[in-house]
Formats: sequence, structure tokens, C-alpha cells
Amino acid sequence: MATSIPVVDFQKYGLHKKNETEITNADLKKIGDKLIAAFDSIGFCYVINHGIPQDLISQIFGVSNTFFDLPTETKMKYVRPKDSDMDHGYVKMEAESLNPERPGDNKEAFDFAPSHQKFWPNKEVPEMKDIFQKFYDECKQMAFRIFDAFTSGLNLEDRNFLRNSHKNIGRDGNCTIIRTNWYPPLPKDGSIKPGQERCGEHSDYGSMTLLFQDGIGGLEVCNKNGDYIPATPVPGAICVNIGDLMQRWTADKLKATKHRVLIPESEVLKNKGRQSIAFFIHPDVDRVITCLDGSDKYKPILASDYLKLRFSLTYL
Ligand SMILES: O=C(O)CCC(=O)C(=O)O
Ligand SMILES: [Fe+2]
Repeated sequence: MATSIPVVDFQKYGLHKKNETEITNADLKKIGDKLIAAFDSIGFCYVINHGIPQDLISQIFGVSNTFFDLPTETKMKYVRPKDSDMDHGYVKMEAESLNPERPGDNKEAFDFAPSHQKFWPNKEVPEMKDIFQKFYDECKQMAFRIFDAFTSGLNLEDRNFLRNSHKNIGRDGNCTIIRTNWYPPLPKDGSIKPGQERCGEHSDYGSMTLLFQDGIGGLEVCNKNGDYIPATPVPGAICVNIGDLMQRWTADKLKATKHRVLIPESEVLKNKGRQSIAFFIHPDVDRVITCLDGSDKYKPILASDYLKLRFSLTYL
């Protein structure tokens, strides 16, 4: 039973390998087996040697930082509308509770959905739009590489099953987004609400999440013993986890693990902000999610109906 977060090495199948067909089935299966073992136990892994350029990762952290540094009135010009179909824009401090039983999360965010993008702070952060689009494209390609290993590890007959279920990523008919999170330094007057966290404990909703963290740390993941353990940032690694829809799809074989970011206890960390960037992957909205093992553990559900249900519970 895993009590720590395993590392999965994509050296043989990262984006630096331009030719996807170069890898042997046996090598892909080896990566897939490690991936599935991680999702079967703790639900999280670190993917190293993924090939997303480090420069681009630094750039998206940089432009996000510039955006969050803007005055609140400016950021509010780009606020994400409450309507859940419009998943693009600025999410203000305490606007959502990832654990609905807690006060609003002590964070800000900016969501980017390519097919719903309407506004960008082009005047204030001119490079933001381009960098987000480039990063989105890289994450999409990486997600497909991970899905190839995934289907191999699950021994699915149709090796393109997960690619085909997500074929509209970045277009209408798919809700995959980039979310950049900003957890500001804590107020000096200590005005944190009872029970408030930087990010309340939750599992993600969709099929899979790619998470990029800065070096500050704070993400914690619940292991099988029910203990939260730190997901300490590994330089250059992507922290990958599966969401509830993937758990349902695999009839609970794989785990959508709860995770959280607490208010830090140390004075040093309280005075520091923290950044993370997530690529939340969802299947195409018209996909009917039916248990892959052929069981009837869960009723088939339309991906879009599932997502609407989950959003209605968290977005205040
Ligand atoms: O900031 C983090 O490390 C985690 C954020 C997260 O879990 C989320 O936005 O779903
Ligand atoms: Fe999450």
C-alpha cells in the first residue's frame, strides 16, 4: 500500500520524443503499469521528464503573478461570470469553497477555457493570452501521452479509447481548462475565518489533473490510512491525479483522492504567497460515462450532466 507519492518517469514518452510511435508496446506498458499502480493506491503521482519546456512553465507562472499583482478593481473587470457554462475569467478571493462545508477558500484564481475566452487583460498583461494558449496546447499533448500509457496499463482493447473520449479538448464540446491559483500572503491582522483553508479538502471532478506547483509547498494528499501527507514540490515534475469521473469510469478501481492546501502555521510561510497551476481534464461533454469493467456499479451518465452537478455544489 503506497503511503507516499510515486514517481513515474516519462523519459521514453515525453513531449521531447517527437515521434510517438518510437516507443515499444512493452515500454509503454511499463510506464502504464506504474501509472495505474499509483492511481490504484494513492491516486497521485509525480510525472518527471515530461518534456513540457521549463521556460514555458516559468513564463506562465510569471504572467499569472503579474496579473494577480494588479489592483482588485482591475482584476474584477475580468471576473468569471457566475453562470457555470462560462468557465473563463478571474475568480475573486473566497468566491468558492472546494469543500462546501467550509468558508470560501483563501485564494484567487484565473480560469482559461479556449472556446469560452471572451476577455483578457491585454493592456495590463499583454503576453498573458499567448502564453496561456501555448501552455494549454502543451498540456493537451502531454495529457494524450499520459492517456496512452493509461490505456496500456488498464489493458483496454481500444488503445485510443481515452484519446477519443477527449478529442475536443480546447474546442467547443469539452470543458478542460487551465486554472492558475494564487494564495496571497496572509493578512497581518490574522483575519482568517474559523475553518478556512487556502483550498478546502476535495477531490477533482473530471478525468485527470496535471498540477504544477511553485517551490513553496502546502499541498497535502490523503493516503489510504486517512492521513494527509505533503505532496512536496519536486522540481520540474508534474503532480498528476485522477478525478471523480475517472474513478466512476473505472468502477472505483482507481482512486480520486482528497487533497487540500492548509493555512500555513509557520510565520515565514504565512508571509509568503503560493502559486499553482492546474490543467483540469474532462471528457467531451457528449460522452456517456459507462463503467469500463462492464459492471453496472454506476449508471451511465452524460459527462456534461456530471460536471454541472458538481459545479452547482462548489461555486458560491
Ligand atoms: O494549489 C494546489 O496545490 C492544489 C489546487 C487544487 O487542488 C485545485 O485547484 O483543485
Ligand atoms: Fe484539486
